[in-house]
Amino acid sequence: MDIEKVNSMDFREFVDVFGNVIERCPLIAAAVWSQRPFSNLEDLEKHFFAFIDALPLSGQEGILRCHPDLAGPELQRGTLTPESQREQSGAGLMNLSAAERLRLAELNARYQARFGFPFVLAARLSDREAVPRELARRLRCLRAQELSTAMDEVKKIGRLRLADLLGSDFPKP
Ligand SMILES: NC(=O)N[C@H]1NC(=O)NC1=O
Repeated sequence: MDIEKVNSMDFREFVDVFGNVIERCPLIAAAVWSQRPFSNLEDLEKHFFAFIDALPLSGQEGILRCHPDLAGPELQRGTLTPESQREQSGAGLMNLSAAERLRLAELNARYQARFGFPFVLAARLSDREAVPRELARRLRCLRAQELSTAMDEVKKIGRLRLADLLGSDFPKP
């Protein structure tokens, strides 16, 4: 998909196509549409990220809270968004042993209790061994630092999703 195609989309089409670049936050695509035309695909990405960066902390925390747990019950039930289902399955999180699933559930719960938002990590850049390791490490971080790390992960997920949508016209991270 090239930038002319993106710039030609009406509001509905744009939100249909880009509404889940940021998990379960179609409002962001809706806001980005108002800022077209985009000069190129990197410019499109910049608008997504600039919107996120300009949000108050409550808005950034809201984005994190829209993310489903990694290896949570929704993955097993198959009720995640298609993007999330693919990312989590690709990281091997569907194939955890009962003990691994329990450990991740405990770590996710401790993380949520400590920070007040779910643990977010770009699953496609990770795997079933690294996820619990990274979760345990980040559990020890300070809240402000952790919020910033988590928002960076949201952007990595968004960048990979944009690359999927835009195909070879957009470089993979
Ligand atoms: N909690 C969390 O990180 N979820 C996200 N990560 C990812 O790669 N896809 C998701 O849905």
